[in-house]
Amino acid sequence: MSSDYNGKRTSKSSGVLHSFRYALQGIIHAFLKERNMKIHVVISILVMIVGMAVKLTPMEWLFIVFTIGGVITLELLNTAIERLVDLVTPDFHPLAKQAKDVSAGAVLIFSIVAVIIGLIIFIPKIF
Ligand SMILES: Nc1ncnc2c1ncn2[C@@H]1O[C@H](COP(=O)(O)OP(=O)(O)OP(=O)(O)O)[C@@H](O)[C@H]1O
Repeated sequence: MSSDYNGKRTSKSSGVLHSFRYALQGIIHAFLKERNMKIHVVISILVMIVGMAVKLTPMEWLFIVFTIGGVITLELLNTAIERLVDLVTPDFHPLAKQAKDVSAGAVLIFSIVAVIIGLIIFIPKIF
């Protein structure tokens, strides 16, 4: 697309650069404002440090990287849904509750999967 609202985009390349910058702003926002995102990032860094210490195989790294990426991606989507819900209604609404709870549920499910994958990979390495 070569134009955006108010004609702010002028070319395809600047559009791509802007998209990248906006995406980065979104990631930074989520990291700064969302406690859970900070927890995910800290745990991810610790897992990678331990992974290097116990010398994971390339296949094990594949699972770890995919899992970390999945958790952080879902947390970003959860944050986006929370913001959208707050934008749509600042009042209590059963549908707002469902949207936020289902979204948080998605993060919880993948986090449980991440813990199980971590245990399968790290327990034999450590013991
Ligand atoms: N507008 C609303 N209407 C009804 N229930 C809501 C509404 N906003 C939030 N809730 C309920 O309160 C819970 C907490 O909402 P909140 O917006 O504080 O997100 P959160 O779960 O604290 O997210 P996080 O801690 O990851 O930022 C939601 O999961 C939902 O059950």
